[in-house]
Amino acid sequence: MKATTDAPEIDRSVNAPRISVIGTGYLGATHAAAMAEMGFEVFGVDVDPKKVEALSAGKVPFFEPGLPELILKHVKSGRLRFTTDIAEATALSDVHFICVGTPQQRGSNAANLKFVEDATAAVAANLTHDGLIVGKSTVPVGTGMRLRDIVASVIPAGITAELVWNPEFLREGKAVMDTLTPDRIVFGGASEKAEALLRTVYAAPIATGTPVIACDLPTAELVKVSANAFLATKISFINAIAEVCEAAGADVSVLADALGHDVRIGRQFLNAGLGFGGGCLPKDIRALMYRSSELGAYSAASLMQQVDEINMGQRQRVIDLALTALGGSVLNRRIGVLGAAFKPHTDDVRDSPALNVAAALHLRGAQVVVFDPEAGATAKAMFPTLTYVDTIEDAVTDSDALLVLTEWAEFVDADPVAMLDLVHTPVVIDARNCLDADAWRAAGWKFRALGRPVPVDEQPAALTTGPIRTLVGAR
Ligand SMILES: NC(=O)c1ccc[n+]([C@@H]2O[C@H](COP(=O)([O-])OP(=O)(O)OC[C@H]3O[C@@H](n4cnc5c(N)ncnc54)[C@H](O)[C@@H]3O)[C@@H](O)[C@H]2O)c1
Ligand SMILES: O=c1ccn([C@@H]2O[C@H](COP(=O)(O)OP(=O)(O)O[C@H]3O[C@H](CO)[C@@H](O)[C@H](O)[C@H]3O)[C@@H](O)[C@H]2O)c(=O)[nH]1
Repeated sequence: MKATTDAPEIDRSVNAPRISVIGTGYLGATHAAAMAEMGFEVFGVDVDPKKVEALSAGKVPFFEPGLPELILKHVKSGRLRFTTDIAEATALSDVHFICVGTPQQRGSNAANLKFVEDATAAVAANLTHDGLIVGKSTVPVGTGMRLRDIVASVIPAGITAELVWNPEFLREGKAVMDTLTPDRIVFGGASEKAEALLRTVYAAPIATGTPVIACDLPTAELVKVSANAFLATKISFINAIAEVCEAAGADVSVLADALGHDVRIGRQFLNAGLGFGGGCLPKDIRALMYRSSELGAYSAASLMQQVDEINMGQRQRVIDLALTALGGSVLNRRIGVLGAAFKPHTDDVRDSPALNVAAALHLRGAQVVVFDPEAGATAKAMFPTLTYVDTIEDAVTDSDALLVLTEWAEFVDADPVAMLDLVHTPVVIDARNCLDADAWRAAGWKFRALGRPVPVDEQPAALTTGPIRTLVGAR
């Protein structure tokens, strides 16, 4: 069944290129809305009829600040339509953005390119007039060249289409702002004509001074992957240093602030803790690992392997902190978990370190009670056996240990004095180095974090929290 909006017919007399956006997930829905905001008529296309139905009604099926307002605004204006009918969208558009997923393949570090190949082939096969196909998905270097062959093999006779790459750098939680005002715009493999068209599409951010980097196809693909690899490396670097800090009694938060004053280093992405997750960094560094090895570029592959290992090790280190805090076992202990999303301002739990730790503790026999302001439903769908509650207080109440796993503002701002009355044992593990350690300690909490010193009067032995209660439901 095909789902479309009831918006008025698009005026085909206008000169501006009309745009289709194939794949309306986190990237595509935001890109489609932003293109409409920049003044274009846009078709969002997805194979998921429920997503299309929701978006057509101006509803965003995931949490992204500012996006519902923008989608609704342009669905109402008639500038933005959603459909499952790629033929309709392709026929009515001139520039076709490929925004489908490139997840990690099962059983391999390689990216699964099936969706990108299918979407590109579908656009090319349905072209009724010349067009520009613009890849935005994150792909391993060399993908664009292969897609050009696919386009050539399915495009109708007499029609031409150029395929270029224009990677996207938006962050979830800030996706709207990042799309409307990007740091830079990269065009890969564009002819003069295609570049001129892309400059028309991005005229608004270019007019405000956003730098444009026009380069070849492989460089554009690699810019994106390298950006994520660098961010991941920065996080794993500070987490490795956090381990040294712990061993030496130093404080990684103070150290990161001091490093950050050096403009060559910068303070961003130096927050030590539970490490990176989400739908991008983990799978992108693995895809780079795989692709570099394929190309015989082993240094990048081994660097990414190390970055990944350090990152995944952080999850175990938080689990170990919880085990130590509870005297070596979490069996039948109640653990309050604050945070399930992979970072604040999103409901995305794809490869979420928070959910991973919560689930691991549950599997070790703990009674894990999770609260996340936005990601409760997505977390429940992915890991239904945990207990999910609706308030911080419900997660904290009666807990033997409290774990802060995602640094939502309401956790950072929570009052440690008020919380103290609710817990069974006042032990808090700040896995994101986001709490005021002094305030929590002053309120009477045992405070633990990665890469932070433990006060002399709080040596590990003093952390044991009394007899382990072994009866389920004993409280
Ligand atoms: N999420 C981000 O913050 C972000 C930022 C920059 C780049 N990226 C990259 O963008 C791509 C998409 O990521 P996402 O997070 O939006 O994924 P997503 O899973 O949220 O969305 C992908 C969408 O594509 C749809 N789809 C799959 N095959 C299709 C087809 N043949 N035709 C039409 N629709 C199809 C799916 O139904 C889904 O709605 C990935 O390559 C990702 O690495 C993501
Ligand atoms: O100092 C820091 C900063 C971030 N993180 C973690 O790193 C992960 C990723 O964070 P972030 O990069 O903000 O999230 P994404 O929305 O996944 O964005 C990344 O991935 C996108 C998809 O490729 C890119 O477009 C963005 O530029 C890139 O930042 C999260 O789990 C964070 O908790 C840390 O552990 N320490």
